[in-house]
Amino acid sequence: MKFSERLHQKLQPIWRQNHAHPFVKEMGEGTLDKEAFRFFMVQDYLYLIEYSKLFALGAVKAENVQQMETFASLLHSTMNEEMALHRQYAKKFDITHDELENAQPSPITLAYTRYMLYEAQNGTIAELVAALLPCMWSYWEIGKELNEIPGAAKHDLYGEWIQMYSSEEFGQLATWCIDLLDQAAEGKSEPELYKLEEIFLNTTRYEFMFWDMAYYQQMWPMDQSFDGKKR
Ligand SMILES: Cc1ncc(C[n+]2csc(CCO)c2C)c(N)n1
Repeated sequence: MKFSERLHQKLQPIWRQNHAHPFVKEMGEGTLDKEAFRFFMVQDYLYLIEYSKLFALGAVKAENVQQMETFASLLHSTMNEEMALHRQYAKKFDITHDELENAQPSPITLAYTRYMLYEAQNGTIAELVAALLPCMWSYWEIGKELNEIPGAAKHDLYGEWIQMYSSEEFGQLATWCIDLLDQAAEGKSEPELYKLEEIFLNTTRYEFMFWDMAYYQQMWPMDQSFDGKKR
């Protein structure tokens, strides 16, 4: 069994929770609160700035020119296509250029991006790919699942999101990263594979927390006036 299949199978219970999150479900049904999506878009814009750096680090750690080229094109497509979608959504949701550029990361955005960057900077190429893969792979699966809901991809607000992440082009990028992880895992010892599994598990968990953060629009709790209620 390929290493990626082992991960995918083992983490199914958490993986399914991502698909079942109300943010994802309501996006598919077209009922998601606009404010939650707006919050998500701003945080995701910040997320993508940091995430793009993983591709740049991938190009640095690449083991051959072909890998280097693919990381460079992933960096290009994230900054120019995926972030273009965010800028387009920003217009739709009246998010000004200033708001986007001056936005502050929520605790989860900060924790998730810094965790990935730590692993990418300090780890092997296999560890870097293990950190970035749940992001690409889970969005592709979620995109495809939502695209099967009749009318979802045509929805006035959430349709473009579904179209982008379910696209064939996007699937090819995710597949390339899955194959790279499998190649990098070949011949590794069990303790080394366990380390990769742990990183993959953590970023899968962070994916869930990112949906949750957006759904409940969570910033630092102490920034709101303290009301004495138990949280
Ligand atoms: C929290 C969060 N997780 C995953 C993605 C999806 N994503 C981010 S970069 C990239 C690679 C191709 O551009 C993909 C698929 C996201 N946007 N936000």
